[in-house]
Amino acid sequence: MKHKGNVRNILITTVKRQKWLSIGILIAVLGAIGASLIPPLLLGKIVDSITEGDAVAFSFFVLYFVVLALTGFMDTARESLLTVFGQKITHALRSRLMEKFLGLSADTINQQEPGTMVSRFVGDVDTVENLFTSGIISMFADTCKILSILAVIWFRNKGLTLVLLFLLPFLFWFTRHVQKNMLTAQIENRRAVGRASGHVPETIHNIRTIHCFGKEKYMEERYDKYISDSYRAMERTNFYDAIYSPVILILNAVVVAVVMLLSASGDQQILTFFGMSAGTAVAVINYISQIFTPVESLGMEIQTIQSAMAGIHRINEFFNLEADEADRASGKRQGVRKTAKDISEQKKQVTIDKIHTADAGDQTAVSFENVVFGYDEHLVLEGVSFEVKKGEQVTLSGRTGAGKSTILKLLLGLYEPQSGSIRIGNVSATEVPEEERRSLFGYVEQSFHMVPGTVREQITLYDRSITEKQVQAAARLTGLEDSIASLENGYDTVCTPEIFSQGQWQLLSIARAAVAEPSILLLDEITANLDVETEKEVLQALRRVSENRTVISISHRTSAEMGRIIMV
Ligand SMILES: Nc1ncnc2c1ncn2[C@@H]1O[C@H](COP(=O)(O)OP(=O)(O)OP(=O)(O)O)[C@@H](O)[C@H]1O
Repeated sequence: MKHKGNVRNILITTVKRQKWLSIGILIAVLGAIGASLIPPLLLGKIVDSITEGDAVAFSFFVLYFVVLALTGFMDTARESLLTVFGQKITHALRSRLMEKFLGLSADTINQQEPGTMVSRFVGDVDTVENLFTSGIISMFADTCKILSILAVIWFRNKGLTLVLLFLLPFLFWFTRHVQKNMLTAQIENRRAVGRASGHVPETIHNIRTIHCFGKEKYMEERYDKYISDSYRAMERTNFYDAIYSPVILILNAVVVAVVMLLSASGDQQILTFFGMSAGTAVAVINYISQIFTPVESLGMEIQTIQSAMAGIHRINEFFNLEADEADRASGKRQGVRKTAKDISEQKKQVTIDKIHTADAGDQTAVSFENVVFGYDEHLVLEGVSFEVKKGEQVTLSGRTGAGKSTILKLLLGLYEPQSGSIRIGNVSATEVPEEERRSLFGYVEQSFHMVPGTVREQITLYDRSITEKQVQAAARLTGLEDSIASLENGYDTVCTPEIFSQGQWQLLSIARAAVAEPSILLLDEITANLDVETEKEVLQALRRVSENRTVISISHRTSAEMGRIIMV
């Protein structure tokens, strides 16, 4: 099934939810356009009154300034409301992306490039926000402005409207041409600068090889080429930048001059189209300069919309990830990957009592029965069966790549086997409720993964249900109590990599796993990165933590083997 949360739906929902904000934006946009049309008309009236020798009412001047202020106010209101609206869109998009992300199967998450994922959440969401704030709404405003100016001029000077209708497409084409070329040149420049910046560390890094093979000249020439490419691209940008404004100004002046000349021609036929009073001339000149700005902006808005389209496409691709997988699965794959959402649905039907107390006589903590599992077509476990009793300690052993870590992932319910059963007590591994997971499993990996925060937070993982007493007990059990006490702020010390040694970080890993007093400990090569002395220390702590617990451990070192060996 396709995920409902695509960008269009999210945008429509946001507009509906933010009804008053959307209405406010519409009023501000139309109000700003309407208000900006009035001052030239008032100015025209004032000039006409002066040239005809009539007194100009003071209220006219006041009204002129009031409308100018109103235009400014409407523009400010539009910008402010758009900023708030943009933030709402960003928030909605990021929340839905995160919701989707958390619903992906462990396997799909593994297949995502971290960098690409970050750019979905950051860059792509920003471009979609721009689509609204600097794209669609601005485009709507500019188009309305152009049309309304043309309509007003039509009633004042039909000839000028025709001239503008003839000129505006050319102006638009010229603007787009300049903008496209400038963008291309800017991209080329960025690339060239990137290559030139990368060239320096690359040269330093490979300096011995360069000297050894006599490649100094080659490296120098490559650097020169990148620099020249960058200069050439910058020159092109400067050229277009330099010619654009003068061309627009000249065009503006030529239009005004031609219309003025024609209106002063004295020919009756021409005057039916171009004839106007001095006041109208003032108003019209004002409108001409106003109409050029939105035409220039339209070009930029088209560019913004184009790049936002690419962003929308990439975000939608992400939203459809699981659906694509399901399509593939129906064709050829037999293994079933469960999403966190599917799993949590099932879990609701299960209670933790079943895991812990199920059958008083049943002493089995964990059982694998004829388990077959593979990643895509790559079969890893072919009919694996074993049992671990409550309180028993076992070590999984086998050649590298045999699937030992995969067994732990299956126990944690991250994947579902293609056939066979995996049970924790009396419950299938994928049915363990999320909220019970931490009190059931403690998982320690090869190295510690720090979370932003204090020492206490490393242990609790922000779980508020874990008490201070439990934190201290876990630290004591792992022998970290004194090391933590010697830190400047004890448990409140904000963690940075240098505050502990590698062994101490690993002890903190064990404290983190043990703090919720889980009944099963899963240990994946936890001493692999440690020297012999530190390993001894960690293993001692581990023995204390393992007391009265079921322990399933993986280790290539015989020194770290615990209890019964299960061959995989
Ligand atoms: N997420 C994954 N996607 C695809 N293949 C995977 C994934 N994780 C592991 N594998 C593959 O599954 C096989 C078993 O991996 P696993 O890590 O379980 O082996 P292992 O016995 O723990 O190996 P080692 O002792 O070297 O750690 C390997 O061939 C590995 O490349």
